[in-house]
Amino acid sequence: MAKAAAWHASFTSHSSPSPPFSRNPMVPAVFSLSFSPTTHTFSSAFPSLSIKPKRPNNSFQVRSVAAPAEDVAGFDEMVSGTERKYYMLGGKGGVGKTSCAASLAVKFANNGHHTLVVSTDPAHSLSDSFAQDLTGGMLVPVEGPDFPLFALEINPEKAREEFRDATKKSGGTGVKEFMDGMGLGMLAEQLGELKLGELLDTPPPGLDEAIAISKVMQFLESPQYNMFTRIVFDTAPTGHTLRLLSLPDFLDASIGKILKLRQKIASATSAIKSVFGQEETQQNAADKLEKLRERMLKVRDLFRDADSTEFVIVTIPTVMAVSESSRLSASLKKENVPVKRLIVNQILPPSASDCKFCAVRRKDQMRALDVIRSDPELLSLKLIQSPLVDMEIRGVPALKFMGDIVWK
Ligand SMILES: Nc1ncnc2c1ncn2[C@@H]1O[C@H](COP(=O)(O)OP(=O)(O)OP(=O)(O)O)[C@@H](O)[C@H]1O
Repeated sequence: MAKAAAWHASFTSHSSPSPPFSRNPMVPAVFSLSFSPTTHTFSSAFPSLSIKPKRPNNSFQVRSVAAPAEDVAGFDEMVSGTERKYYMLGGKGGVGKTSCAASLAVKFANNGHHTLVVSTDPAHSLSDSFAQDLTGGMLVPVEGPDFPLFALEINPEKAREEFRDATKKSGGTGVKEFMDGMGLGMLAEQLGELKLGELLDTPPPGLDEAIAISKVMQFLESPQYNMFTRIVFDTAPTGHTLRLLSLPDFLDASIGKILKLRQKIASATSAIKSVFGQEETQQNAADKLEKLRERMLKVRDLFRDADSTEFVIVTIPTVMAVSESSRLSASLKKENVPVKRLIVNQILPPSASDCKFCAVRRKDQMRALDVIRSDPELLSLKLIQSPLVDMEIRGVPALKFMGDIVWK
């Protein structure tokens, strides 16, 4: 049985006209906060929650958190060292991946790391989570943390278009048409077999993510971004992530085939191509494709490097979500992706026993936690329990509040 997590919180908001936390209508009240319009200070109906303003601008401070040993995430280990580390957070849809990823990024930044938080979920919610506009596919500074924190929402469709352009010119449909025109039908058929054009027209789930992650690598390769020591990925829901893990290999093979085939046909067509003045364009495209291939290989290696990368599974305390997390953990292990931690988010606190509905729900959640503790795929993972709070986790102060509870 998990012990109670008790916390004392203080929050002030001078910049936002409305409270940054709104009550989630889908969940029963666990503890209540009242809002004073004159001071913009939340105060709790619970005597154990002491509210006091700390900083003039948005601030949410957790003063003390008593937590059971298994709740400790091992943040000291996560934060130590100046070498670059990657954390990928993933799990079922809606369990709190973005909130956990964003809160981890804020905590890293507040602990002195240049941090980048990246969303590779085609349905981005980083902007919503930080309550700041972080769109645009470029690195955007996040306002609020003590140390530089940047966010990047990769536009998957745009990234795929760039990829498509490169492959089209160098071996996809473009070359196929060109070869057809040259009367080299057989080679054209071989190119057709690669089905790359088709692949990009109806991309399998996960492809966008693979390309998005390779795009991140492109950013990180450039010298102006080598100051980042912590990179946190908010990944797409489980299914996509699982398929994504095998994609770099698949794409590497496809790109490799195209490049080989291109080499083969290069001599046969170079004379004709030079007549049409296409030699240079083709070479540039081939170079671009080769770069993409190298990046894919890096992504594949990155997923499996236990020294620099960790996949953190996020789940909620329901048997269905736990079963899915178990499958995710098994697949990650099969792919040799390092997994050490499991966050169980949205746990009702013991005080929920005041309400009959909540008490029954909490009992059910405790059963799900027991399932985790006896699941062969999950029992070896560090179990991090995160309470369901009576407010939406939105904005840096709220993310700091959550981070201080989860990442200890
Ligand atoms: N511990 C918590 N207590 C209360 N609300 C929470 C908690 N964790 C997450 N939420 C809320 O649940 C909602 C979904 O969270 P979030 O966007 O982080 O989930 P997600 O797994 O990233 O979702 P998606 O799969 O749709 O991207 C948000 O409104 C968030 O504020």
